[in-house]
Amino acid sequence: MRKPILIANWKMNGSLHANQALLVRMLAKLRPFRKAVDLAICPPFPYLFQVRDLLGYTGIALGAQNASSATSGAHTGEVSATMLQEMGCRYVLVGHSERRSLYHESNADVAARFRQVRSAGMTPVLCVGETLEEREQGQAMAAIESQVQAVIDETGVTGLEGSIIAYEPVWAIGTGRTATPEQVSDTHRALRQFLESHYPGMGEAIRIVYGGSVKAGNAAELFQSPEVDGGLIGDASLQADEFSDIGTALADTLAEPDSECDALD
Ligand SMILES: O=C(CO)COP(=O)(O)O
Repeated sequence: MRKPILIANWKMNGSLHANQALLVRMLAKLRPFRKAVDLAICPPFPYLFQVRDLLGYTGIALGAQNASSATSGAHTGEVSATMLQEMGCRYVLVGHSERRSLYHESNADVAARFRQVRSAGMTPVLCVGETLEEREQGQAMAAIESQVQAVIDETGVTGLEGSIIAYEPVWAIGTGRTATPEQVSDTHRALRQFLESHYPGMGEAIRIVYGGSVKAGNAAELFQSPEVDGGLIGDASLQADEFSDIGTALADTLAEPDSECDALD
């Protein structure tokens, strides 16, 4: 059974003051379901320390938004995976579409970052997704598979074990336009089949989450498919109520059999 996970990607947002206010409110609201669902917050690098302290012993994990493909040395502006591990990060996003498109991170570069995160003992969250053009040309799965294949080429297929894949169609990120539940479910299923063809058991075991304009209002329908193991949330993770409502929607996908039992009791 794959445990659902909800990851907040704050992107380049926040301030000391705003983070504190957001987290204090958010932690109170997340308390009811934080055992059922894994939770992680990925702030910008300068706030890792602050967020780590505020998360304390809540069980909510700290994550980062990227890691260098190099181990150390003359790489001005980069942050190494071992530094992030030392700061207490458990998860690191790699290959976010904004990194790929705005900062020209290639599939091979992303794969090297993925390997660094693994080597440092953290869980990589590999972000994959097609552009609108690729989807319209029927090339969505080919694009996604080549992003995953680059990691397999770098680490071997077992390198993906224990990692998380975030399916984020580029055209749905920050646009208010979500993939339909069917598109999400079909893509996750196809991705599992692709992984399964490389390594039996991998497709079933790996957690695949969806990201792209997830809000409290659409979370329940996006999470309803058993193919979807949670979400990677941008904008809506900057609002405590909205994010916790998304968490509730995710936890509810688990709670249904229990509540039926409760009703029978
Ligand atoms: O890129 C995303 C999360 O990594 C999704 O962002 P939005 O939720 O703002 O669309």
